[in-house]
Amino acid sequence: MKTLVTAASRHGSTSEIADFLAKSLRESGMDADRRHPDDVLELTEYDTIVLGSAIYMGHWMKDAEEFTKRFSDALRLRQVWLFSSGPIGSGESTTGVPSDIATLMEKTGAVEHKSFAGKLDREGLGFGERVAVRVVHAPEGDFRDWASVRSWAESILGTARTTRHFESEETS
Ligand SMILES: Cc1cc2nc3c(=O)[nH]c(=O)nc-3n(C[C@H](O)[C@H](O)[C@H](O)COP(=O)(O)O)c2cc1C
Repeated sequence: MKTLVTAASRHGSTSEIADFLAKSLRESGMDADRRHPDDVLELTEYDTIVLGSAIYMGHWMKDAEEFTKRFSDALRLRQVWLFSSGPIGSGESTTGVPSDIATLMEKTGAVEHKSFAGKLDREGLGFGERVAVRVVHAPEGDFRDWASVRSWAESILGTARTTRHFESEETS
């Protein structure tokens, strides 16, 4: 069985976190696919799902939200890990936790939600986004912590291995 790593991203930094997660899982021996949420047609071949999104104005992006709706039944039968990318600097405006996290956890039956620091590059922002970040004085920079992403991949791996071990013992 395989692991799917999928994430919604507007400016690319969350995609890079998902790429890094998939790479870390593969380097540790896990069979991991990396896809955009819209490109996933079914979950049959996966027993573990890692689903993430950038946070904008307190919410996950539509592609990731829709993924949880489209696959709500299938997700609850699998091991699911959620992550958000958002916090930039230490300001209160970017908490890194979507406001409806309780619903997302409930809908997906996720084991855990992890929040990763994000990246803000004013050059790449649209007009409305620039205004929004100016209003909340959000700092510019790349705050992503790759050691923390790798360590989360290791904890996913540890849990998946333990569960698969017990499952194979039960069925043997
Ligand atoms: C207009 C705007 C609104 C944002 N709102 C939030 C927010 O509500 N909470 C949060 O944690 N981060 C927020 N962020 C930070 C982004 O989530 C962060 O920059 C993230 O790394 C962007 O990911 P992406 O490059 O994949 O789109 C916001 C950023 C912008 C530009």
